[in-house]
Amino acid sequence: MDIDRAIKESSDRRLQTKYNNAVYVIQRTFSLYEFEQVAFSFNGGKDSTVLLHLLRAGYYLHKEKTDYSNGNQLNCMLKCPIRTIYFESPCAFPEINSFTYETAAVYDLHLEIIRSDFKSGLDTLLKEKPTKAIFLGTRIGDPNAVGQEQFSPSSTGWPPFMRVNPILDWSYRDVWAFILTCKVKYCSLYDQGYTSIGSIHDTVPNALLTIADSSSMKENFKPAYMLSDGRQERAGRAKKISSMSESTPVLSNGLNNIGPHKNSSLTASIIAVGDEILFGTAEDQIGATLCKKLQAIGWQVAHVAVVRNDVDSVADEVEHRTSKDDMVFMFGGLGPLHSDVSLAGVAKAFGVRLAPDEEFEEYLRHLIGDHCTGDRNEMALLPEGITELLHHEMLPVPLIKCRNVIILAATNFSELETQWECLLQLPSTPVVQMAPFMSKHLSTMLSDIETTQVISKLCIDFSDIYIGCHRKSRVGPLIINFVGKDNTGVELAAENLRQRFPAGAFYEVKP
Ligand SMILES: Cc1cc2nc3c(=O)[nH]c(=O)nc-3n(C[C@H](O)[C@H](O)[C@H](O)COP(=O)(O)O)c2cc1C
Ligand SMILES: Nc1ncnc2c1ncn2[C@@H]1O[C@H](COP(=O)(O)OP(=O)(O)OP(=O)(O)O)[C@@H](O)[C@H]1O
Ligand SMILES: [Mg+2]
Repeated sequence: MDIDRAIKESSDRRLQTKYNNAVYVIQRTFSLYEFEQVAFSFNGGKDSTVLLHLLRAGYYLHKEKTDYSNGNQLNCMLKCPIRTIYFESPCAFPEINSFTYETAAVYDLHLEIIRSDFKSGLDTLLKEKPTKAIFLGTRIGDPNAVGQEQFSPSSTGWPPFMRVNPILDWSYRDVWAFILTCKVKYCSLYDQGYTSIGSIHDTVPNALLTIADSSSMKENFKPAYMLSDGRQERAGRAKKISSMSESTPVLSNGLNNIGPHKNSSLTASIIAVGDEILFGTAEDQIGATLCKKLQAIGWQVAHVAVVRNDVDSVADEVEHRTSKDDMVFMFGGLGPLHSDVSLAGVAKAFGVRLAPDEEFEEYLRHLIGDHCTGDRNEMALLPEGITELLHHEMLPVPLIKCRNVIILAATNFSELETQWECLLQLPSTPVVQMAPFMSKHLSTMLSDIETTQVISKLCIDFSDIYIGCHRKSRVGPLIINFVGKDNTGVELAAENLRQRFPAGAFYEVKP
């Protein structure tokens, strides 16, 4: 077998170890699942190209062990006719598209083209063809690899299958060592300086591979395998807002060009800045109200935090949450006082300095005249280069937005009401209104012990619906909450619970 021989004949011990481990995972997968119920997720990228050839080798070795253990020779040209799924997108590079089709033809891959997003495409696929496991070229360091193992069940909310990641622990160098050692064909873009490939809208050649040549009008790049620091693999990819499944490049002003994602869900987190809340002297009404407001427009609140009036506490929290959620809402710690450090925290989180913003200063002058703490208005110092002012005629000063952080100036409920309404009314509001969540709430006097097993099972059967419980007192009723964007699913899950207990055990309540 060409691949197996090339690796064995090479003197690269590290590559041999990586190869052996990956091929072991592949063989175990073929032993665990029926061949027809396994698929390969192939997109013509370098990682999936490596995986293709590992699959060919693993399949050969698996066949050798299982079908030919009686000493017969296996045809060394044996093909691996694995079901191969390709999510074809109009935003893919034509070179990627043609390489994928050509490679599938050369290696007899059974190509199944999907033209929708990953999640709904997989949903349909699994309904049409039983699929238990999918091979992916995911590697540690990929944004979506966090928390994954070589065998990782698909995430909650995704259709159920096993994600098999044979090259999870491979480095950038390992990938190129394999491709060059085995002399396998790869997509031509990698010879033009691309080091990781997303869509035509978010990928450019890696600037670290630029060839300095002042005589040439055109910029030239070295091939991808020349990149010495693998950590810079994604330097040619625009940063994406984390939890969206489709490509969503963040523009320099922090707005994303998502359009109306009506039925999916965006996540938000809320950061309250206030020592007084932590001391227990003041109560936070704004956080709880914001949760309701976000839920009402179909956003999911992933996290609410209260942090101290301290630059590092704010910066740490902002840095962490902005990489996880689509939007971060922040309030508290705004003003001229020594404790008002929220904007400094945001600036620090994004690695920029605070600089005077003339436009904002003008607004403040209208509001408070020339009464400043020093020789200039410190409140007009805003994070440089990342700040956008959100104007609305109802607001005396605009709201401040830094990348995906919206800083609300509200200090109480009614100020929040005004600011929130203005935010939603902006012609190009960054707070896109999504399909709302539907909810149903059932109350019961049955005990936790009587209900727990049925509810746990329900969570598995209705994985798209949030099913949770709460009680207002230890002795009072238990309230079971069903929340989701699909009303039929919500109703069905609630009805399913009712049917498993005697009639009248549950009655509907308002939240
Ligand atoms: C076959 C397949 C299965 C996936 N399964 C999951 C999953 O279970 N959970 C998840 O969050 N993302 C899943 N994804 C999405 C990927 O994590 C990731 O968003 C996608 O590969 C795009 O990678 P990129 O952002 O580097 O282009 C899956 C993607 C594919 C192709
Ligand atoms: N459009 C797609 N169709 C099928 N599988 C995909 C698609 N996009 C991603 N995948 C799967 O996710 C894996 C990880 O994607 P990723 O973009 O990180 O790697 P790659 O495309 O193989 O290489 P590169 O990092 O150079 O772009 C792929 O190897 C492939 O298994
Ligand atoms: Mg890619």
